[in-house]
Amino acid sequence: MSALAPYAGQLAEGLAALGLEVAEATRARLLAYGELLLKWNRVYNLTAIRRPQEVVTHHLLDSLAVAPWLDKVQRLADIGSGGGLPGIPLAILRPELAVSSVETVNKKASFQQQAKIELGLGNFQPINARVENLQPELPFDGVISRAFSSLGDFVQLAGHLVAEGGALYAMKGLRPDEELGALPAGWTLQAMHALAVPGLDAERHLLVLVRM
Ligand SMILES: C[S@@+](CC[C@H](N)C(=O)[O-])C[C@H]1O[C@@H](n2cnc3c(N)ncnc32)[C@H](O)[C@@H]1O
Repeated sequence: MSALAPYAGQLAEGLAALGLEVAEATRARLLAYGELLLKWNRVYNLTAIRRPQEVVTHHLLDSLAVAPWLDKVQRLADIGSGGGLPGIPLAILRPELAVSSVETVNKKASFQQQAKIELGLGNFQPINARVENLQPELPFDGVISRAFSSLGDFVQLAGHLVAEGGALYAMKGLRPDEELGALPAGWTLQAMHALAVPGLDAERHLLVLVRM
């Protein structure tokens, strides 16, 4: 039996608690991605999380808790995505969402490419680059990151990727009040959403930053 199979029920309940209707085949793909993370973690050093149950709570559900706030986004870039978080779970959840995933460490980007192939993710594109050097042909209406940098650095390094009318989405733990006080000129906080991640006893916030 696979390592994550015992937690399939917890994933289904967690997704329902997030208000997400997710077909069984999609849940199976999410678990398959979690299995790949666990399997390749030792080789690629993708994440500090090694317990299967925490892959469900801290990675899958944590990544998908932001989905309701991204429902209007069509082209999403995930910056400093490591093993593909939150980009791969979001790409699995929403096949119509085009996700580009920017990661500077070659072996992590290679893992993401392998996951794309194994999971058949046609809407997911890993890019092995430093985000500040990336000049995409088309900008993104959503640019997201989790555990990447301070808000100020996120704006400085990735702000150029955001299309007119688009936004930066920063996934944070505690309210980053100090970082908000040091936002670079020209950017402002549009919204801050407190998130409750099922099975995760910790504060989570999604901050939406836009150009002034
Ligand atoms: C703490 S990890 C977070 C990974 C993932 N977002 C997660 O939540 O599990 C931060 C990642 O950002 C990547 N990174 C750091 N600076 C970067 C840059 N300038 N451009 C692209 N990726 C970068 C690192 O290689 C690392 O994989």
